[in-house]
Parts: sequence; structure tokens; C-alpha cells
Amino acid sequence: MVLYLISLLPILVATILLYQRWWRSNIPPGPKPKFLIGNLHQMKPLWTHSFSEWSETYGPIISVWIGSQLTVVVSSSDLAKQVLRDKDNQLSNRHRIARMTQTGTDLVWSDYSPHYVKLRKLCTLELFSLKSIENFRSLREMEARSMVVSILKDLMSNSADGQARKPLVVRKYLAAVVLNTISRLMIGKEFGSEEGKEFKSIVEKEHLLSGSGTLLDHVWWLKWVSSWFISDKEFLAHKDRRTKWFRGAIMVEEDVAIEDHKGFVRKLLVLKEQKELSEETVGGLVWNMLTAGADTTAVVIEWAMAEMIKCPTVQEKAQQELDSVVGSERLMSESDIPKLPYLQCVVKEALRLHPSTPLMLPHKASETVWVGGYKVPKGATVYVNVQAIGRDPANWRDPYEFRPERFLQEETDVKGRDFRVLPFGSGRRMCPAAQLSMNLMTLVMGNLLHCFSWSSPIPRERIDMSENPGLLCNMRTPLQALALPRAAARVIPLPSD
Ligand code: HEM
Repeated sequence: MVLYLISLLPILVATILLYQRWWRSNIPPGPKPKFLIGNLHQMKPLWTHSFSEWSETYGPIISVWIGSQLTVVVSSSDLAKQVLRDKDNQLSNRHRIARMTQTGTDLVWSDYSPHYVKLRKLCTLELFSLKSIENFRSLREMEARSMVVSILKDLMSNSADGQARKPLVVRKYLAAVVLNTISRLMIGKEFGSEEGKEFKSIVEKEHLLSGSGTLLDHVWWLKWVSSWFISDKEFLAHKDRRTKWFRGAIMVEEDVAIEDHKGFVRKLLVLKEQKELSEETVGGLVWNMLTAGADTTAVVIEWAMAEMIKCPTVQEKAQQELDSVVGSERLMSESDIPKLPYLQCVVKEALRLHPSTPLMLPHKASETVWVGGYKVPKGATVYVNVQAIGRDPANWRDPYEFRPERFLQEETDVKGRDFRVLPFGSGRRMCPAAQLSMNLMTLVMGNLLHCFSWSSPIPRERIDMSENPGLLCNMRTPLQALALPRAAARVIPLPSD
């Protein structure tokens, strides 16, 4: 028997080798991988930069081996169309990168499945429909006003006459306005300061837990090493902490939550039985919205503000438009947006040049498909390099210039229909909150520009425009700016305290 099995061994090995050969044949070209580590040793901290450089050599569809994982990256609008529209049936699963996302019972990290479709429908109907967006309009306007008040307060405490003396860290106000808006949307209230602090600390820890294992998580034969650094016990403790925060900040006691909270969570709790949603799923959805929504939106506004400080003519043009449409007797509201075409172009231009997630989120092939004449085998990870597409000279003249005017000349959709600019992705996994975040970004940016003139405390050309590595494309150095109140800011009575 043993001899029989041993004699079968070469056949087995040969079959595996042939299968591997077949699996790797016709895959897109790319840099030569090394045994076991793939191309990891050649990757720059900013993966998008490595991908763009390799695309120049090998073409707009490349294979990169991240450890043992085949990753296909596309960097042209034609190929993005194939991935996100023509073949999205087979390319809509998620490659789950971090240990925190492994169960995939939430919306962001779930594979495309009946469970996913149920969650997506629920979110679209209850949270992101035009009717829901309109229902929550006054809430966003209240938060934008609070942001202006908070900037004025800080200016007052910086100097006796409320004029710009000390630079402000712009990110602080953006993070607050966006998180407060989304938490009100989700749980019907802003987080208390302790809840907010705990939330931020949990998110930071989560980045650490998922980020510190990045390399190790990609190399299967090294995965066990990552448990030296981050034990399963530590992961479980973190999960418990998240659940505890979730229960304390959001669920309180279920009955109280159902009675008092007017946000999405209340609806989820009401629908929990009917839709067969586990507590893990409800928690996952809330977590998805808070984490997928807050930073992504704030990041784009911070880049836009940096670009406008570097390019004061754009800032002045937007301010002139705001003054002539809104005047200086009231703050800008969302109903002004259709009459502010230039401001809308500023938002689009920021999304083109600085999409918050330059590689979107990783997709995964549920079957073997052909893209651009190459094979994308089942199980391969697929990234669409939307940053490279938004900066592609084949699509855009002077792509690195921040020039909102380019969008005045032709009506361009940035919500998934025009494949030259895909900040929210496209197709079935596209960001469900694209319209909501467009409204929020335009409102916040409009109020910042209407109420203040922004300048740099250092020479403009020295503003650090480099990017932080990671899934989310933050400014590496948080933007610091001087804010000078404009006439519109007088609408708000200056705080006495
Ligand atoms: C400027 C703001 C935003 C940008 C640029 C953005 C961009 C994206 C992108 C590129 C994806 C992945 C698409 C794909 O993998 O094909 C995504 C997914 C997602 N976004 Fe956004 N997003 C923004 C704001 C928001 C907000 C405000 C929320 C929620 C309140 C949100 C919730 C989500 C969710 C739940 C997903 C997962 C969808 C799925 O997997 O089906 N996003 N977003």
C-alpha cells in the first residue's frame, strides 16, 4: 500500500506543477517575482507609485506578487471599465487583507453574496436614498455651522481681535464635522467626548493591528510569525473592546435604543429579527459607515484646501461665486449647491487628483476571467488604480495641475459613470454614499471658503503635498493654515467664552 502511494507521488507533484503552470500562463506581465516573497522586496511604501512605475514598463494591466498572492492592477480607464462594468459579475468579491476583516459579515468586507445584497439594499434604502439624504439635510447644515463656530472660537482664543495669528490644524475641524455628521446619521446623536475619544483610539489600534502585520499577512508561510507580534489573544481583546464600545455608545440597552435613537441603528434594531441580522452584522455595519465614511470625506477636503492655499486664484474665484450667490447675510446651505458650479468643480477636481482611496478597496476574482486579453485567475486580487487614472495624461491635460475649470467645460460625472475619474469606484461594489459625501464635501468646503480666507504660515511652495502610505491617502503632514474671517462669518455671533 505504502509503495503504491509512493509510486503515485510523482504523478501528484507533476499534476500540481502543471496546474500551477496553467494557472500562471497568460496572466498579465509584471516585474519578476522572487520565490516565496514575490515582489514585496521591490514595493515602495506608497504602493500606488510602484504600480504606476511598473505600468509604464509593462502596460496598463500588470501582475504583482504580494507574497504568494497574485495581484492584478489596472491603470487605464478602458480596463477599469472592463473590471468594474463588463466583468463585475466575476470580480466583485473582496480580498480581505487584515485579520480584523476576516469574518466578512459586514458590508465592506463581505463577498458578493445574498447576505451582501441584503445589506447593500438595506443601506441604500434606509441611509443613502435621495429621500434619506434630503431628510438629513438640516443635520449636515447644523454640523457645518458648528464647524464655523468652532473655528471662530479658536481664532478668538488665539488673539484678542479674532484675526489669524496662530495657524490652525485644518484636519481637526474636518475630522469633527464629518464624524459628527455620520454619527448623527447612524445613532441619532454626536458622540460624547469620552465615546469619541474611545472611538478614535480603537480605530488607531485597529490600523496598528491590521497594519503592523501587513507584510507578514501577505506571506502565507510567515503568517504564523505575525502571531508573535500580535497574538490572537490581543486580537480577541481588541474585538471585545470594540463590541463594548459599540454596546455602550450605540446600543445602550436595546429598548432604550429603539425608543430614543433616531438614527440608522434604530432602524437596524427594528429590522434585526425580520432581516435576520446578527449583532455582529449590525455592529459591523455601523463600524463600516463610521470608518469608511469619516476619514475618506475629510481627506479630500484637506487636500482641496491645501491646493487652494497654494493656488489663491482658485480660492478667490470660489469665494466670489459664494458671495454673489449666497451674499454675506447668511451661511451657505445645501440648496445653494446647484447655483454654485465653480464650487462643484473644485470638489470634482479634488476627487480627481486626490481620491481618498487611490486603489479603491481590493476586489477578488470569484472565477477565472479575461481582462484586456490576459487571464485573471480565480482567487486573484484586483486593484483599480483610480489615482493613476485620474492623473493619466491620456485623459487629462496637465493632469498634476489643480484646475477646477477643466470641469466647467464639459459635464463630467464623478459617481461611477465616467471611467476617467472614479473616486467612488463604479459598478456593484461602488461606494453607496457617493451622493451623500458629495453634498457633505461641497457644503463643508463652501462654508470654509465663504466664512474665511485661507493662507499659509510658510511660503506656499513649501507646503508638504506628499502622501501617507496606506489604503487611505492622507496628507503626510497635516495642513496648517491661517484663517481670516470674511463678512459671512459675522452672521454668527462671536462667542463670548
Ligand atoms: C469622499 C468620500 C468617499 C470616497 C472617495 C469613497 C470611496 C469609496 C470607494 C473607492 C469604495 C470602494 C469601491 C470598490 O471597491 O469598488 C467605497 C466603498 C464604500 N464606502 Fe465610500 N467613499 C467615501 C465616503 C463614504 C461615506 C461618507 C460612507 C458612509 C457613510 C461610505 C461608505 C462606504 C461603504 C459602506 C463602502 C463599501 C461598499 C461595498 O463594498 O459594497 N463611503 N467608498
